[in-house]
Amino acid sequence: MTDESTPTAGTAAALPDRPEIHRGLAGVVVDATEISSVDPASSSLLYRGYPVQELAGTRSFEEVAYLLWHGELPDDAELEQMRAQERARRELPDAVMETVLALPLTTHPMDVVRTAVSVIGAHDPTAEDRSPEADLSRAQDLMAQLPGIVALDQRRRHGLEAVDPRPDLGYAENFLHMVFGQAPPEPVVQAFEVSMVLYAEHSFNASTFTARVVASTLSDLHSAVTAAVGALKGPLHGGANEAVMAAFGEIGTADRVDAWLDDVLARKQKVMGFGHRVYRTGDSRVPAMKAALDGLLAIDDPEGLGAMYAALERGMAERTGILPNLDYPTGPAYHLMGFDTPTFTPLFAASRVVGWTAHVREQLAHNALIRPLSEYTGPERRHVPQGAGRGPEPARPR
Ligand SMILES: CC(=O)SCCNC(=O)CCNC(=O)[C@H](O)C(C)(C)COP(=O)(O)OP(=O)(O)OC[C@H]1O[C@@H](n2cnc3c(N)ncnc32)[C@H](O)[C@@H]1OP(=O)(O)O
Ligand SMILES: O=C([O-])CC(=O)C(=O)O
Repeated sequence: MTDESTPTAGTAAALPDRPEIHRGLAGVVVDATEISSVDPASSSLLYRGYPVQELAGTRSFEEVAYLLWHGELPDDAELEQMRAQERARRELPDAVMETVLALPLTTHPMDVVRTAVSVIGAHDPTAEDRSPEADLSRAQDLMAQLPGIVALDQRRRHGLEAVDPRPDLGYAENFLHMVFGQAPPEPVVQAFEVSMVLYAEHSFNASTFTARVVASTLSDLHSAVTAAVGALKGPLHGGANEAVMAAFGEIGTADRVDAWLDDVLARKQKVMGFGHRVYRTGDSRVPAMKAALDGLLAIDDPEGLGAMYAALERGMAERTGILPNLDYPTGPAYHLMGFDTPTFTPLFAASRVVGWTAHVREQLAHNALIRPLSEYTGPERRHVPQGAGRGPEPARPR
């Protein structure tokens, strides 16, 4: 039985004709996309055909955003225009500033991002314009404004004033400037830009799929992105980069890794930053991000993160054969850059917004409402008891 309109089934075992169920949609190809491809066999990730490890370190985040939205890398004139429009859109609308500053300091930074995106949507003066051009403009606004939101939130939690964007700086350097109040050394900017490029897109991951589901109802782009932020927050997805750093904090020193790991695995708990739904022989993005992390560790490693990183990776491989995903190297890298741990997943969101919005536009260009089926396993068909219960409330006299 695959038709939900006839829920006459009893227990699943009683079904004459069991539908094949794909829990978590594992292995299911839901739609086609031209934006990126993840190949588990060769452990590769292509953005519009380009291997991500060739883009990371050689192309700016602005160029990669252009590629994901438009399908080709920009030429000089297009890049100039892209840079100019990104710089011109960085200022946060007053309503967003005021909303963020009014939230409790204890609000999770991903909830701050989710709320801010929603407020941007609620103040969208072009809300009635549902054209692809208007959606591209909304995507450009979100890319330019999320750094200001993330920076404002980290700073307010540390009792610091907001820092204005600097139009003379590129996306990555300006982002760091707005968080830390100064432009950090070049190797830090480079490592940060690599992380932004690597996080930008990853086919039908949970948050992108969420955005596509919302878009498929012909809802608006801000609703799709707001929902995607919620999906990214969870520790099985983007939230893992924060959890990695929490684990290092708990472990403390490299010589304690084995005991910690034995205990976690004995309790059947997940080690965050390891494993992947699609990759089986390692996450394509880890080598590039590990190289960026190594660059940061070479500058300074006062907490012995490099040794803990290596010991945990080795311990997991020996015990489970499970390999790191991108969140494993980005956690310690963001820590070494000076971000506080709750800011890590918002950094992921600031990058992934480019992928989400590319997918929303693609979904709308060839839309089909996303609405799968389910197998009913609740009680068999039965009748509502007569004479029991209170029934509807009588209408009140006016
Ligand atoms: C950028 C990203 O969003 S990447 C993902 C970030 N998320 C994480 O790092 C969270 C930790 N990892 C995980 O939870 C998983 O590996 C997932 C959710 C990412 C993918 O997992 P799935 O494909 O759904 O596989 P599932 O969770 O069913 O795991 C299969 C088996 O491997 C084990 N396993 C998978 N990942 C881990 C892990 N990180 N630590 C310990 N065991 C693990 C599971 O316990 C399970 O074992 P079992 O078969 O004995 O029950
Ligand atoms: O693809 C996934 O399932 C998760 C992931 O790595 C990402 O979104 O970057």
